[in-house]
Amino acid sequence: IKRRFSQGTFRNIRGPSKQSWWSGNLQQLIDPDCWAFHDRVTQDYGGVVKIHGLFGHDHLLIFDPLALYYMLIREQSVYQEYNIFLQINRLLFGMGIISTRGEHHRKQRKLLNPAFSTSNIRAMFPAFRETILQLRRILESHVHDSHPVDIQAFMTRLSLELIGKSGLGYQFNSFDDSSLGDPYARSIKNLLPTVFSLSIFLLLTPVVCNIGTAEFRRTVINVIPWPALHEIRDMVDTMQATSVKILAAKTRDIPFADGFGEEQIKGRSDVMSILLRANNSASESERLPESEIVAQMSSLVFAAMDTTSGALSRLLFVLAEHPEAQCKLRVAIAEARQANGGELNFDDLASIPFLDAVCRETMRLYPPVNVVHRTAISDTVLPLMSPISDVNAKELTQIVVPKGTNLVVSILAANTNRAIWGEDATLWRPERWLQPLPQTVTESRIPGVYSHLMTFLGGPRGCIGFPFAQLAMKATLTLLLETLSFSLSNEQVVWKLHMVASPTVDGQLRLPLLVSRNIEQV
Ligand code: HEM
Repeated sequence: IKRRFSQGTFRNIRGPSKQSWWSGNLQQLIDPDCWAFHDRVTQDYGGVVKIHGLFGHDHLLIFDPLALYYMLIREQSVYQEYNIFLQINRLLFGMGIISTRGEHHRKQRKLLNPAFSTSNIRAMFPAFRETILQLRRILESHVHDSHPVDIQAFMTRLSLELIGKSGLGYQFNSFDDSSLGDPYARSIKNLLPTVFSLSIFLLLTPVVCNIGTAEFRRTVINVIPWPALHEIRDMVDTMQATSVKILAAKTRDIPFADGFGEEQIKGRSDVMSILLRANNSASESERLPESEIVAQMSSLVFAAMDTTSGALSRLLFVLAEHPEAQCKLRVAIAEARQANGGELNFDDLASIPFLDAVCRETMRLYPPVNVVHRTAISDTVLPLMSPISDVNAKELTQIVVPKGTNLVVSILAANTNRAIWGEDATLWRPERWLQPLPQTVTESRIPGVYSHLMTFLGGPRGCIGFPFAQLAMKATLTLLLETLSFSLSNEQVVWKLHMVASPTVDGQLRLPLLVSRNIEQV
């Protein structure tokens, strides 16, 4: 009853009719094949859409640029992550950057930020290069068979190696194995599907977290005969033990109280070493305890792995779909290489306009993360850039948002909004980035960290790893396309949303592409 009254203010906002009496449209929103639903919803109603939620708790789906600016920047403190999302993250990863909010989050982010500065990302470039060249040699060994290569599997391993070496200063050696051999890597990879298999019981997390001590809860988990729960317990244990081991190896067991092994981390450019340096020199009140340092490791690998792998797989898939663009990109890279004396360094990657255009356009049209969720923690008002009409055809220029409203930021809709990007918004056209963007793009206050795009979100909770991901995309394309070509196989690839958009064949995670050596290389 309370919900009915408090949501009265946005009851008149238009949206699709509910699909289920209890889950409204939520299943459609998170369905692995949600693309048509998103397309319809975002075309039919304007920048704010009412989505029916659980038991009549309606949500607002937002992609109006001004509303997004208010949500993510101007009134960011009002729009917080779901409590349940933070609590689940705490149980899985500890008190890392994806588990905290407010002042606690600000403190962690401030210490992590220097690791993603341009100068530090530049210092990571040799490690990126070495890892990608290692992958290239493996792919080159596959060119003799006419069988397609599962690029998805290789991109997952590549992402893991990149975040392992340059994130943790740790080598997973995942190219050596036919599966993701490292138990830590396997745990991170299988974690989400196993967690989601708990389905509706996940909603009990906030209640369960308040029952007894951690030891008591663990004893209860041990005796409940539920295999998925036991698998999650074991994965969490593996992640925790490995993170502690990596940290100990990094600092050669120098006790925390004495500062984290200054000598061992000196001059290292991986994210964790830089975090440790920043933490050592932070004032007492700003310093993170050891448990929070450990928690950053799995948080970072988790945030980086599937997103980066999804982005790299998508780039190679799109280039396989557009052989002429692949050719043009290869020529642009070769010319840049020639102009720079044969080898491209970090700064040269920024000076290849078509490479930049391909990455931006692919991340615009195919953002690996489709939506993110927020809750309003106090009553507020969202102004709109483009007014919408409600069910009574009344024009609304702002929306009253009562405390407790759940909001869904539609990254995909913001990136493909025809009113902003033009009639060709849903076409892959990298050339749009080689000319001035339309005024509708440049003048709307889209709050993204990346080129007017919401792909990496924006504001204080935008993707901290964006420069890392951008280097991964550019370095992978320049090094792989130098000797290899990618083309489509006969198998039908379907992209499914499993939190992150991933390629599948017959329901299995796979991206079969034909890989051949470039003519001039043969
Ligand atoms: C193409 C690749 C990537 C995409 C599309 C992406 C996208 C995003 C998005 C949309 C968010 C906001 C999530 C939310 O608010 O619920 C986010 C947050 C985050 N990302 Fe990324 N990400 C990528 C790669 C990376 C990498 C490589 C790293 C680390 C090296 C990383 C680390 C993080 C972290 C730690 C956060 C949480 C930031 C915070 O809460 O302050 N991401 N990312």
